[in-house]
Parts: sequence; C-alpha cells; structure tokens
Amino acid sequence: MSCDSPLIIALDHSSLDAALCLADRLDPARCRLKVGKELFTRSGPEVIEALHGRGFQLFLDLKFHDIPNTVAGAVQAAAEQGVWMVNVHASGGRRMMEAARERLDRNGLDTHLIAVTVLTSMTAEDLAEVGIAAPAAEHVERLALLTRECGLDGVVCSAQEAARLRQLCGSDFLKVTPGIRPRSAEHGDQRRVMTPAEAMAAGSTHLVIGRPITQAQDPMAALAAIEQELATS
Ligand SMILES: O=C(O)c1cc(=O)[nH]c(=O)n1[C@@H]1O[C@H](COP(=O)(O)O)[C@@H](O)[C@H]1O
Repeated sequence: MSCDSPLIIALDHSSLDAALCLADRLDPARCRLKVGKELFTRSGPEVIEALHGRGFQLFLDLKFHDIPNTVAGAVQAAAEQGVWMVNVHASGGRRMMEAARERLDRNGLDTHLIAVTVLTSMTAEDLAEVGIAAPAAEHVERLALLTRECGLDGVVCSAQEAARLRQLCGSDFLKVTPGIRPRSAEHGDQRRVMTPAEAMAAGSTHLVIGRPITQAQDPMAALAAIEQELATS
C-alpha cells in the first residue's frame, strides 16, 4: 500500500508479538514502519513478511557499516525482501556507499538507499571523543554532500540540520529525521531534537518517531496528536 504521510513509526520492540500488536492498531495508509536492530535480531525476516502482509511500507534500519562488498550484499538482501527503505552509515565512506548504490542499480532494485550522517543521540562532545573536532552540524553537511555524490537518495540527520541540507542538497534529497519529540515528551537518550511541526517546517521529508508513540499510555492518541499538530502547523 502506498502512503502519503511523512510519519515512520519505529517498532523498537523486544518481541515479534509486541511489534505486531502495535502494528495491528496502525493504518498503513497513515504511517510507515521502521524495523531496527533489536526487533530484526530477535525475529529476523519473519517480521518483514508479517508487516508486509499487513500492507505496511517498511524502513529496514540496520545501519550497515562494513567493507564495500559486505555492505553491497547486505543492502541487496534487504532490497530483495521488498523493503521501501534501507540505510548504511555514511562514515563507511565513498567506496562503500558507491558499492551499495551500484548493487541496487545493477539488480533493478528500487528500494530507497539512505545514509546515516551523525546519530541524533550525539553532541559535539561525543564527536570530539571519537576524534571529530567539527561541530555536529558541520560534520553532517560533509557526510550529506558525500552521500549525495555517491548517488544515494538521502540521509538520516537531525531535524536541526534539515534546513541547511535542503539548501545544500535540494528538496528532493530525502531528509529522514529521528530525534522527534513533541513538546511535552521526554528526550531520553536523544540530544539533537525538534518537535514534529518544527521538523517539517525545517525541511524534513520524513519523521522517525518511536517512544513518544510506542511508550505512550495510549499510542493511538499520541499518534493522532502528532497528526493534528502537523495538520494545523
Ligand atoms: O537510523 C535511524 O533510524 C536513527 C538514526 C539516528 O541518528 N537516530 C535515531 O534515533 N535513529 C532511530 O530512530 C528511532 C528513534 O526512536 P525514539 O527516540 O524512540 O523516537 C530509533 O529506532 C533509532 O534507532
């Protein structure tokens, strides 16, 4: 089923049953779903099949980061399962990203291929500790430009960088932004955050939202409130 909404709900659940329980309350016309490392490691390709069977478009978020040949194979394997989007780490570099791009193209696979720039949980201090002296925003710009040069469809970044990336890389270049927090929500481990309405205004093309919906007392009410915020902004 195709979906017009920018919302991608992160199913960071620890069991297939719990993930499907939430999915069964969601409408594939109103959101896409993201399957990440914990759920996929526990349930494997079965979760992809189960969610596709319910009509959802899926972002398989395994953030591949390895030598070019290995990443190209992993991206191909993901795309052959029919997922809508897959990601790699831009810090894997040019040859890794080009190999992934080339592998999808050679096999006629049209899964969106995007790259994570700087994780939304990271601050300038975190970057400095791993040897990156530049501020987060500057490092995001560098990695986004490299990602675009390698022919990928877009990046994962924080919404705080989306406006600048729209100027640098254009509005067709996907800007998938996690770290989304409605005003009253707890930030948890996220650092570079924005509200849903601010993120869309800044140029995000898609919003990844997990705990503010999945951990809410009433996940459907939390989702409806976010949709309302977007509709009235
Ligand atoms: O690639 C991602 O999806 C991702 C990249 C990033 O920089 N930050 C980030 O939070 N994510 C993912 O987005 C989701 C955010 O979830 P919440 O913080 O619960 O809203 C999690 O599944 C993360 O794995």
